[in-house]
Amino acid sequence: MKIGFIGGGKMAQALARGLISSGRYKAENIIASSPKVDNKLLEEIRKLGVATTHDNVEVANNSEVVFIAVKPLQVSKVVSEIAPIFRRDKLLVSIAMGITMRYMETLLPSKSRVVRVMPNTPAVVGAGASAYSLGAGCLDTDSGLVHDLLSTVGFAVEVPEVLIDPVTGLSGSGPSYMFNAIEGLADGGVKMGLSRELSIKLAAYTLYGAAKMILETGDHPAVLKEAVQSPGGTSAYGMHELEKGGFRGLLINAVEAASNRSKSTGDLVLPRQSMENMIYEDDHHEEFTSKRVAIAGRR
Ligand SMILES: NC(=O)C1=CN([C@@H]2O[C@H](COP(=O)(O)OP(=O)(O)OC[C@H]3O[C@@H](n4cnc5c(N)ncnc54)[C@H](O)[C@@H]3O)[C@@H](O)[C@H]2O)C=CC1
Ligand SMILES: O=C(O)[C@@H]1CCC=N1
Repeated sequence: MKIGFIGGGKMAQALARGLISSGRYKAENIIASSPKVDNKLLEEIRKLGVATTHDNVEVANNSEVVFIAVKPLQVSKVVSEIAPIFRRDKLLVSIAMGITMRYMETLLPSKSRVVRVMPNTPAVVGAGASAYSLGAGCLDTDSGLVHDLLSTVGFAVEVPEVLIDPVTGLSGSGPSYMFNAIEGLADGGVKMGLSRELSIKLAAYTLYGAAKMILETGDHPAVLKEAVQSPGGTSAYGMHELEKGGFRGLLINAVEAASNRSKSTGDLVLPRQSMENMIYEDDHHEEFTSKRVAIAGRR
């Protein structure tokens, strides 16, 4: 399968690396684009054996699956650029935070196959977590195709689109929270006399081991937590400090704030979308069409 990335930044590189190192996808079947000013990023991705270009249309022309891997506010520009050559033999897979499928569909020919994915950077080591939603123009086979692609680089699950913002707040942004947690644990180790190197390793294995236990035992985290905390032992003392600082509340707040940020980023681009598309017929989103007709009528 021919895969293209429009945008050759951090997340595109993580996905490309993950796909290639799985052995299931060949670098020579992958192409990526970025503007000339970002040549350095393209050099990185070129090192994987991936073809590169500054021309987004070339990527779309040469791919069956076209990932949109630019920042959210660039989505409109790049999707509009490829729209004239976009046909139903191509699948558009956007990983942009906040940007709805409806928005992208209105920039493309009607019945275009559009998928919205929220991946995360651990895809680079085959330990990603991705959720995806399929657009109205997708084929029955698209769910399997996307699932196959994403499960090559980790866990993948299909969800209704309304859940993509919460997924973004949890697993999309989550690696950054966990890197911070590892750094904090390591700082504690260093404070108590362990070397920095050993502290980071112990902290990383601790998170890795805890995550692996959850996934492999299927036990609730509370059950596994209880098994570590002996009455009057060290873990209960450590946990008390975390709870005094509002540990779990902070994590809940983080997921909530990031989810809301994703949603509001999408809302930010919507007015432009309505104005741009008032003149087009849209035959697979009746509710949206009537909203656009209403706006057009008001002009
Ligand atoms: N970094 C992460 O952990 C995750 C990022 N995402 C999403 O992935 C998307 C990309 O994020 P990152 O890779 O982190 O950003 P990045 O800044 O590393 O990459 C963005 C890329 O877009 C390219 N670009 C800019 N304008 C362009 C244009 N007109 N045509 C073609 N390419 C263009 C840049 O050269 C750069 O390679 C964002 O929408 C983000 O929300 C989603 C999940 C996780
Ligand atoms: O922080 C961001 O905007 C992106 C989306 C999810 C992870 N990184």
